[in-house]
Amino acid sequence: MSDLTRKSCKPCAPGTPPLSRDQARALLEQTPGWSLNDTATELSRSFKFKNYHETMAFVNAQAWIAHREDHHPDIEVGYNRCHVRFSTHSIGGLSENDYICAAKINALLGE
Ligand SMILES: C[C@H](O)[C@H](O)[C@H]1CNC2=NC(N)=NC(=O)C2=N1
Repeated sequence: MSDLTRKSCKPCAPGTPPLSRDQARALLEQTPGWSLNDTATELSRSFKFKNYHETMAFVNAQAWIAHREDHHPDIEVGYNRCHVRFSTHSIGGLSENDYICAAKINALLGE
């Protein structure tokens, strides 16, 4: 389990730059299964489940993490899948907060 799971999201100070592509790539090592988009401004992962009940239980667990961390993903939900995307809106790119939440979501699955 990533050490990121022991951290908590902190608001980005005004003027904080988004993570560089290299910083974003380096942090990916602590969030297995997650990918960057082409511009390294978004972190995403798809998850598959047996059925709607399992999918929604996972989505609701993510909502709890988002509430606790005050950092919120965009989630697309299907019958047996969800696609989760993180970026830090306030800085127009990625921050450590996105990786902290991704690591906590992985931990829900024991990863
Ligand atoms: C005031 C509040 O903390 C902010 O609006 C938070 C809420 N959740 C957020 N979620 C994400 N993903 N990015 C943000 O910049 C963000 N900002």
